[in-house]
Amino acid sequence: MGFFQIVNHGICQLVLGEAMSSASNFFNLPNRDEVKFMSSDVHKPVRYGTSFKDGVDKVQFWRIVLKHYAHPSEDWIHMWPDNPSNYSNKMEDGMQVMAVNCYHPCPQPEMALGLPPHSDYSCITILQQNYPGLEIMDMEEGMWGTVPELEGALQVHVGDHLEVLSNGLYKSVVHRVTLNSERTRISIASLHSLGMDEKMETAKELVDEQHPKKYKESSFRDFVNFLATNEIAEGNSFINSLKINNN
Ligand SMILES: O=C(O)CCC(=O)C(=O)O
Ligand SMILES: [Fe+2]
Repeated sequence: MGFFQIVNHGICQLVLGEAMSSASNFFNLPNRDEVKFMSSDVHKPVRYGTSFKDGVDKVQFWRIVLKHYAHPSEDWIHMWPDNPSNYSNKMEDGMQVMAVNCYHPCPQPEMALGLPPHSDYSCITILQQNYPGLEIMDMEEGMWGTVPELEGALQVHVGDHLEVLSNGLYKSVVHRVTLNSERTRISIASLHSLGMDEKMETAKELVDEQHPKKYKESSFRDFVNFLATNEIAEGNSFINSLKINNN
């Protein structure tokens, strides 16, 4: 299994609750900084938009997202929204990117998706949702499973770079987002990876004659460049682009 859930209590729930309410406040502001951040350029450290490359995607999805680099915070925090004022609370080498997603009620939820099937480029992703919608592909059964919304629970899933590090012992989790017609759903995804130009490669201890290396090395920047020239919604996946032929 490439994922697990952490159920939080007490102080942790307060902090998470605050993050969720400041995310909701951002999407409810009439004068939020969206125009300033709107961009189709995937190399920008702060971006506001809908799908993966706003305005350029062939397929649009039913989500609004504020995506920003988050760690190391001293490099990025000055670019975050000023509004609401409690948005930029400080959260240490490695990168952290946060995707704050908003899915408004959809009149025909069965006709669209919030996000198409994909895996995250990260080592791990930690995710919080305020309403169910996240689904995970059970590779053995070939079926989608709903991740329940438990108050204060965090979903942790394996991303592409952990698959590379483990030479495929851990597989990155394929997930998608379904919609509902009743209420706005907010999710906060925190993606953790090595530094921008640090290459993730398979652990040498896991490679020998019987277990050849299955993946090419890559960095976060390599992923961003992949995203700039590939359509995730059309099934192009970063992890597949890293697989060596013996895989
Ligand atoms: O909204 C969700 O639950 C998932 C968001 C997601 O998969 C992402 O931002 O990469
Ligand atoms: Fe994701």
